[in-house]
Amino acid sequence: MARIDLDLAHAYGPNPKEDSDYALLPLKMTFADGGAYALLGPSGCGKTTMLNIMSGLLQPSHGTVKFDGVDVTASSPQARNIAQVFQFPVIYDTMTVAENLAFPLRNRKVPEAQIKQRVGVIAEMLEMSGQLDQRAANLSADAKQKISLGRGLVRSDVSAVLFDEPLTVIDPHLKWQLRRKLKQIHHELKLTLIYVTHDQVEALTFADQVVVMTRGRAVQVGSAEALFERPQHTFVGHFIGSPGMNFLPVIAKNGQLQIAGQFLALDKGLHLPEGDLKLGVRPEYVALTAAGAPGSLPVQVTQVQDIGTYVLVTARIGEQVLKARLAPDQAQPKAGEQAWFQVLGTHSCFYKNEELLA
Ligand SMILES: Nc1ncnc2c1ncn2[C@@H]1O[C@H](COP(=O)(O)OP(=O)(O)OP(=O)(O)O)[C@@H](O)[C@H]1O
Repeated sequence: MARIDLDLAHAYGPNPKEDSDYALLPLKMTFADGGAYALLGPSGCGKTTMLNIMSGLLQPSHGTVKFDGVDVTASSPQARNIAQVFQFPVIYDTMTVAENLAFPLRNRKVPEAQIKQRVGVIAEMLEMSGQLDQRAANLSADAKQKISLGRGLVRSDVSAVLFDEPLTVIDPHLKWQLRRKLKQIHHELKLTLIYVTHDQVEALTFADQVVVMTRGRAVQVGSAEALFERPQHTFVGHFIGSPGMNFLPVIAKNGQLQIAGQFLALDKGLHLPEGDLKLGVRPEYVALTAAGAPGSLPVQVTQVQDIGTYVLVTARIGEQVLKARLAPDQAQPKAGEQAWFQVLGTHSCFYKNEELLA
């Protein structure tokens, strides 16, 4: 296993000048030895580029990749000793499940007794022990992808295992099981795992640390809790959560906030720069209050949706839309009514130029 340090940028074309010329803007990042990471972001944000740079399939146009302090920027994937699992199964149809799982070990001339033991452990973890003697050709797409996962995990001496959206072809129910399985496997095998996905649930259930990316930038690296409670960038607030964080343009002045023509007193301990800011508050933390309650705004309710485990209330204040997630058993406002939403409290976040201030 290895600690991976990136200090690099990448442009696919020559002579990059603008930010938009880079698939990865200059970044410094460390992946700790034995950590479980996810690279999360929308299509085209640079996740696969970063993964391929780590594996050695791609050389960065600028900077270095280090494994345990050793510069491996010019080394091949084989020399880096990386295992990779792709979106679609990479297995040999004519081999049995056991032969497929053993393949990366036989390639490295691991003794047969050790191979048998390791294949047994991995098959057990993936609940494939009963299928070890079956030909891969006869198996379902799900089972084939499980073999691919197993082949990625079977060697204990790899620097890291890199996964590029490995559950895309898997049926939703099995997907859920495999995500949990991978987390358990991480705890048992203590491998450095890096997992690319555009699905926040997948990232947050699998990884201890999630790298949130947008437009070639890693805007935050943090635990599920940190990404939820203190998004460092408005993109993280939007992208994580269901629905994402509410953002209201505000003007801070003389210890007060002006929001859509209303004034709210700021906590005395909170020192914000004066001028235009954004207030961020998660729908989970927007509370329904009595008229005029401190930190609350009058809103016009436009929609009330029963989602089952919660009620989603959508409201307007001036031009701005605010969403609140309320418990199903509490009193609910009705569409068309006025209500008061508390937006200031311990969970409020303030942003300037999209970056978290306080
Ligand atoms: N081989 C390539 N040549 C030129 N540009 C590329 C190449 N591969 C990717 N890009 C561009 O680099 C940017 C980042 O792409 P990348 O595939 O890393 O993103 P991603 O987040 O993995 O997206 P997806 O989830 O769609 O795979 C995109 O703008 C993409 O068009």
